[in-house]
Amino acid sequence: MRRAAVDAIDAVLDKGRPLEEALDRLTRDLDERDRSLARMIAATSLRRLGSLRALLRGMVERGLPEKARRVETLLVVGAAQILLTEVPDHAAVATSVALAGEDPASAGFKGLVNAVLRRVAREGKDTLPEGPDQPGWMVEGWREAYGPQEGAAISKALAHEAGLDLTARADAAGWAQTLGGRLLPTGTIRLVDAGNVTALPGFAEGAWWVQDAAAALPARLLHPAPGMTIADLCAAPGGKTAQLAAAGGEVTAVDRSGQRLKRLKQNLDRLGLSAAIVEADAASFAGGPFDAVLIDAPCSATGTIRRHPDVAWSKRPEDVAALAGLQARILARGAELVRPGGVLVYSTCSLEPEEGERQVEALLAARPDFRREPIGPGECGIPAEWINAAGELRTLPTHLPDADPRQAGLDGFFAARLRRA
Ligand SMILES: C[S@@+](CC[C@H](N)C(=O)[O-])C[C@H]1O[C@@H](n2cnc3c(N)ncnc32)[C@H](O)[C@@H]1O
Repeated sequence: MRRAAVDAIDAVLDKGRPLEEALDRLTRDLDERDRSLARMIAATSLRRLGSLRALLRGMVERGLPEKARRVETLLVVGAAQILLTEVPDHAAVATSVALAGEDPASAGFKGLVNAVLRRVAREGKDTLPEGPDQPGWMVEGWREAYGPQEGAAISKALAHEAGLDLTARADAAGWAQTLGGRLLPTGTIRLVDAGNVTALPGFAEGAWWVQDAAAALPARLLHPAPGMTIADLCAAPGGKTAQLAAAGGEVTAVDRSGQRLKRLKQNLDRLGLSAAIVEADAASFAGGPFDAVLIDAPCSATGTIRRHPDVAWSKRPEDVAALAGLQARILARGAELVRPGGVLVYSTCSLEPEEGERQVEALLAARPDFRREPIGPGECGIPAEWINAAGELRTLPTHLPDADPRQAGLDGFFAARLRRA
């Protein structure tokens, strides 16, 4: 089970694979308990990777062996269990040492792994630095975009695991009560320690779906209404399609990935909702014109690191640049699909301005027939501090502060609403 956690981390770090995908493959033969333990260990290690690496590098004077990269992962996984989980120290040390012994390149470092992890256990939690837990280039980018203090606070907030956010089809207050959750000002239900999602009341009958509180906002900014024709251009797995369809919109859900569209269809079926589903490249999709177009563009997803700690380590600066090019193409096409007088919402779950604010500026410069329709404080329950000077939504993981970190924060999201003349 721990080998699966170590292999999954290496797949993220060496090959840029998403953690969930790597774990699905590596834990196929494990039972449910071991699978969730492997997931917990891998996610905890990645969430605090920056701090764990700094601690371990400080303990190995001669540096970690270049040829045996796995030794560092074995140390990280061992230290994460010792310092951040309830796993007994001796079990964490013993399994990392055993795993080192199984790999010819690391076998010679069994003694090192043993000595370092015993020291970690002896010296305890106070020696773990407080971040930064994401790569330097990423944290530097947030400092530049949001100021030094806020950038550092964002980095810190992203190192906490998020609670579970749900969007109810109807009667959010009633479902919040049934589920023992808290109703946020924007109508999202927030739960902590929720356990198995599929076992919660209301899941089977499709009364709600899992969706971060910030992710629930872009679709609502379109003010979907019965009979409105809406193109959801990057739709899968369908969280926003569900919102638009539940409001009575006639939704065309477009996505390039057939595999992900299968999940969208399953999700809509569970919720008893429907949409026209089209497998196509949004940058060249022909259809419409539509009353409204939603572009929830593919992005670096740096705003979701609380939920997907692998994102911090699987993305490179060049990925942001490549995604920005794709976003510009999809946005240009999406603008053409809006009928005169219609509305366009562009959103990303990224903290990088190149994927949000800069995209909208470029579109407005190229298309004088579009103008921003600013979001007003209080609209959809959105507080003023989540809205930037241009009237766009800019949520940050530092928003919704709370003494309990599991109750605090939002995914980092950007959304702009534009109206065609
Ligand atoms: C951020 S996710 C969308 C999440 C979705 N809106 C939701 O709320 O559940 C971005 C989606 O864009 C899709 N995608 C990436 N490139 C695309 C393209 N050129 N055309 C259409 N879809 C694309 C991906 O397959 C992915 O499903």
